[in-house]
Amino acid sequence: MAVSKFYLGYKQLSKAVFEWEAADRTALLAAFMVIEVFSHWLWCLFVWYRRDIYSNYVDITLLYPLWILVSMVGVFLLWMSSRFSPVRNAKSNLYTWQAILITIYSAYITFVITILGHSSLVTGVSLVGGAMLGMMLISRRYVWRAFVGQIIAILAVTLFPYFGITLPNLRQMIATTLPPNIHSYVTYNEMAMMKDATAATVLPNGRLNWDSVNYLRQSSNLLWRSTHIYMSLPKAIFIIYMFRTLLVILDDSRKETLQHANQDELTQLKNRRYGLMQMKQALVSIERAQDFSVILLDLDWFKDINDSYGHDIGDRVLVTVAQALLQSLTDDAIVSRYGGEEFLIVLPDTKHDSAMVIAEQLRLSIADQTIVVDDNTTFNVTASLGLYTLTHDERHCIKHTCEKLSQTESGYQFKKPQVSKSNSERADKKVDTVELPQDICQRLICMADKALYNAKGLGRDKVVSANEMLKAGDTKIESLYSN
Ligand SMILES: Nc1nc2c(ncn2[C@@H]2O[C@H](COP(=O)(O)OP(=O)(O)OP(=O)(O)O)[C@@H](O)[C@H]2O)c(=O)[nH]1
Repeated sequence: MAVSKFYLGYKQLSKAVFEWEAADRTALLAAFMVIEVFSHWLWCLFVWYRRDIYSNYVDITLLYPLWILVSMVGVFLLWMSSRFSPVRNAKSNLYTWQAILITIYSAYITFVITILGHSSLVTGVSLVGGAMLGMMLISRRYVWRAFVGQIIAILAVTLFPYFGITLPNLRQMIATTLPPNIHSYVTYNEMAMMKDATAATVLPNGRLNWDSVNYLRQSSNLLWRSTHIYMSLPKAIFIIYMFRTLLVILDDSRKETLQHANQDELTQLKNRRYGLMQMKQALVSIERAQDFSVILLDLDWFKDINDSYGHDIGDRVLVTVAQALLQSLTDDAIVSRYGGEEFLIVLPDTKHDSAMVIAEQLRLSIADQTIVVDDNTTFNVTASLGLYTLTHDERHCIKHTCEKLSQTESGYQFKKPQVSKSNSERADKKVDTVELPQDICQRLICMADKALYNAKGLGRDKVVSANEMLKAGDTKIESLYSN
């Protein structure tokens, strides 16, 4: 991962971040921290550079130790995010370094918040943002401890002045002074309403002019307000971006999990469970006058193919057949891999004769497929198909029998089948609200299976209809609900 990430675009990169190794993610977290600390360093540089103006309301003697601390932490973080970082050294204990990184960062942020004069904006974003980023990228247990430690430290430094301990800060304010004095964030409107002489200079007649803008630009209010926004905003935006990325990844992985749960890995067809589920839904949403056909298709002599050419070639046959089925059928058909070399094809709204034509086309299209083993060896594969069509008459008959039996509390147990919302909406008023027995799908497949068995007995590579077997009075088959 560490190598390939450099070849990814930034979108894939942000997704791939969560799959990186722990060491890479720790180094990335350190890199994020470097960016934040560097922005603090730039702020120190800016205030120092304009010390002629800002020395009026920034304690410049305190700025120097802050600047030294920021530089030291910056160097430490640069080292942690670099190629020479101990987190990348297999021999060093990664988790210990993660704990050190998080602890130093937490102490640093607490210090910065204290020295800036307790800004709730910076405190909130740093606390929540730092914890979130940390939990996304490294071992959660260290981040939790550091998070709790940071809350305790911030609470402590906020409460110290109430016990008579004065902590120096750049704004030279005492934390126990009333909140309006601590923050002194005065809006333009409030200024306009102020009656004192300063306000009159800043906003003559309550209106801003270029002189007053210049005055405000250099005022303590504006400096501290912009400082807090400057220190919080980039981190807040970045965290929102990371959170969004995380949600997109979760969404994608949910889709992927669903796909794996419903799909056969080899043939990419629906798997047996999902095929049966869709068959049930199709039966529920069937309209009054519709017939419903089921085909069971089994490859002939498949064991021999495996034995002669190996399992890989056997697998390739399965994939080729699956593709042939998909190409030959319309989107309405439900095709699934029912078993090893068995496929279930459900044709909702298809009458018996049409289903026979489709089954015959499927047989021919499979027989047309040539499997190439090597330059000198090719072979063709055939399939046998069994078909059963549930006519709408038979369906109504089953329903009425079922209703009678359920009234006498004997026979089949009925339960209203679950209808998916989309299917029920689509079917509208014409949907037959038949309550079919729960085992109807298995019984239909069983009828198709009997026809398939007959096709095998007749020499394979054939389509046999269970309906026709019944009509001909074949003793090998009984009607759908004869027992
Ligand atoms: N290559 C491969 N073989 C599989 C897979 N699933 C099942 N099989 C094989 O399919 C073969 C099925 O053999 P049988 O049930 O005897 O059927 P058959 O040889 O096709 O004989 P008939 O159905 O009577 O024509 C078995 O050898 C299984 O091992 C698979 O995913 N890949």
